[in-house]
Amino acid sequence: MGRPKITVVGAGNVGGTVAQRLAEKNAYDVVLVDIVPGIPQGKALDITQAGPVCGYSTRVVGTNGYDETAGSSIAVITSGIPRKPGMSRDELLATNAKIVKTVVRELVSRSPNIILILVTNPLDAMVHVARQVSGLPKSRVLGMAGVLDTARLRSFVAEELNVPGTEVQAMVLGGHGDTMVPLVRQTTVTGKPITDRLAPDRLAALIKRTQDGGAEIVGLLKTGSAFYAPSASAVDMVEAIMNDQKRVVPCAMLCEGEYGLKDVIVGVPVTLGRSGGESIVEYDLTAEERTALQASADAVRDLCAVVDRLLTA
Ligand SMILES: NC(=O)C1=CN([C@@H]2O[C@H](COP(=O)(O)OP(=O)(O)OC[C@H]3O[C@@H](n4cnc5c(N)ncnc54)[C@H](O)[C@@H]3O)[C@@H](O)[C@H]2O)C=CC1
Ligand SMILES: O=C([O-])CC(=O)C(=O)O
Repeated sequence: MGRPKITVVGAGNVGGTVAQRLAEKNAYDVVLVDIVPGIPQGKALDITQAGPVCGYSTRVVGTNGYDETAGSSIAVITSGIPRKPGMSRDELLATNAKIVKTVVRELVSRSPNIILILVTNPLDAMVHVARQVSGLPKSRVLGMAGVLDTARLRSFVAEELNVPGTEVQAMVLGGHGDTMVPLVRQTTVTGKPITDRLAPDRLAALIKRTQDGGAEIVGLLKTGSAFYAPSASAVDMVEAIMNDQKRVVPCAMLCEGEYGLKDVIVGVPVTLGRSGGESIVEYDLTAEERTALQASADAVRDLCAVVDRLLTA
């Protein structure tokens, strides 16, 4: 039996880097798909040629079609436009919903057992589109945002306290937008509560910077958005699933009553294992966090109603 196949759709900044990071694991076959002729083929060749230097022998195929994707275990979907400075992620809705709709159809028709990890923005609404189009169970349609938002908070706290980022644990829930919800009680530095180490006003400032973390990078780059930490975060989810780690990871998944949220996709702690999002873990939230999560879910629900109208029009 060969290696499991992971497809990456969109060979731009995020997708190209996801393919590179996956190739470096030396554990998968990687298929990179893009609509632009030459780009996925060129990037696949380039990544393959790094193999002898980096010590991997991953088969990486670049293509403009979907036949090579048949039998994929997971697809990481990054196809779509990124925002420009001054734009919100929600402004990408109409363009990216159409792209995600066609891509998901192509993938699922060739890989009926596939697990989808959405990256395209606006994230939570794109997970909704992928579920509607694919009809796959909720455990197999996930969105990457919580790992990234959490990593940003961990890195800001680490910088502030001059500790390694790996020593900071955190959990950011909610939609991937202005309404994301960092859980202060789950935030620790070398195992101790963050509130023992940081004054409330400093912590509030770092949380605000986390909420604006994507926009900060969009403003600096001028064209395009973040891709190193986003690609690392998507690959972290792939690894948790493929290695059946049963690790609790914040990611976007359909809630059916958990946290009091009904039929809405939003970032929640999910146990990731070989069948995808295996369960949603319910932490004790403060009343304030619960209200914030509800507000975040309401914002996602509004956006999903808009996308439903767009896709049926
Ligand atoms: N969930 C998250 O936390 C994050 C989400 N994003 C989102 O990811 C998406 C991609 O970002 P980048 O890679 O930086 O953009 P990019 O512009 O560098 O790459 C996007 C690629 O998608 C391709 N594409 C467009 N339509 C396609 C189709 N129908 N089929 C196949 N490929 C198609 C384009 O040709 C392009 O190569 C954006 O929507 C961005 O907002 C980016 C970072 C983090
Ligand atoms: O900010 C953006 O548009 C891209 C993204 O979602 C992020 O980096 O968090």
